[in-house]
Amino acid sequence: MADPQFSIQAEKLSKHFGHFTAVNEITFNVVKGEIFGFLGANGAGKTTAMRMLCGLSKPSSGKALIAGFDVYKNTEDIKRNIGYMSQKFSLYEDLTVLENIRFYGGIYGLSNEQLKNKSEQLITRLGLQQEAKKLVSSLPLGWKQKLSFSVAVLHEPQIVFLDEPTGGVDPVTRRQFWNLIYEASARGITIFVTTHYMDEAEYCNRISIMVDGKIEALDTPANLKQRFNVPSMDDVFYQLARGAQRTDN
Ligand SMILES: Nc1ncnc2c1ncn2[C@@H]1O[C@H](COP(=O)(O)OP(=O)(O)OP(=O)(O)O)[C@@H](O)[C@H]1O
Repeated sequence: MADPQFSIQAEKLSKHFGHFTAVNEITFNVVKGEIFGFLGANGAGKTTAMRMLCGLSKPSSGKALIAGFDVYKNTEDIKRNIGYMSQKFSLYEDLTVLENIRFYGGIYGLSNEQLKNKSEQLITRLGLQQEAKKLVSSLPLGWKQKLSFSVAVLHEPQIVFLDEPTGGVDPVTRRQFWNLIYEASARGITIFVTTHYMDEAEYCNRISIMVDGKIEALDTPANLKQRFNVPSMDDVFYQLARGAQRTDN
């Protein structure tokens, strides 16, 4: 089943909690280096799906290969080959910028030599020379997010999973964050990103839209707008999500 052109292959992947089906037979492939947007209203099942893809939660049924590794059997291999960033799980606020980079680099298995080089490069690239020895808690949110993303790709993983990475910042700061995403994608890293911001959906190569646990649409932003005959992704999303039954949105 493993196809080398894809970094994610999911087939009829489902997750049940008791009698409730949070993720309902989702099937999709993500091409290596692609920026893949994973959209859906609150409660659609995005986080549950992403946790299965990261090897953090066992599926109830279906198949998935992440960087060629099986989500049932090879969860440790998956964890070594991915990066992960979410609003909830992020940097240590009580460590400095440099300490955070070294800490995560160490977890990802970088050598001391690599750690030294990588942290210098990263600090220079982000323009954080003045802040390197300051506590992360003192940085503005937008900088924390950029640093957090850079740390998640420090070990050059095959795929990086981003769970609402830019929540709470303005469009200009989001745009700067997306420049980092483009750079990572150009280096061949696959980007799997959930977002509620439709301007960000426009930046993705392809997006899928989940409604009540199912993928209801999957295509490029341009094709989706054409198919629904609407001018913006906002309208596409509204057309699909307005029929959602789940009430926690
Ligand atoms: N451990 C659990 N036990 C029972 N139900 C759960 C559990 N985790 C999630 N759910 C339910 O599954 C559904 C999907 O939740 P999930 O968090 O995956 O949605 P989401 O699309 O990520 O939403 P949001 O955008 O709000 O994060 C929700 O109805 C949620 O209440």
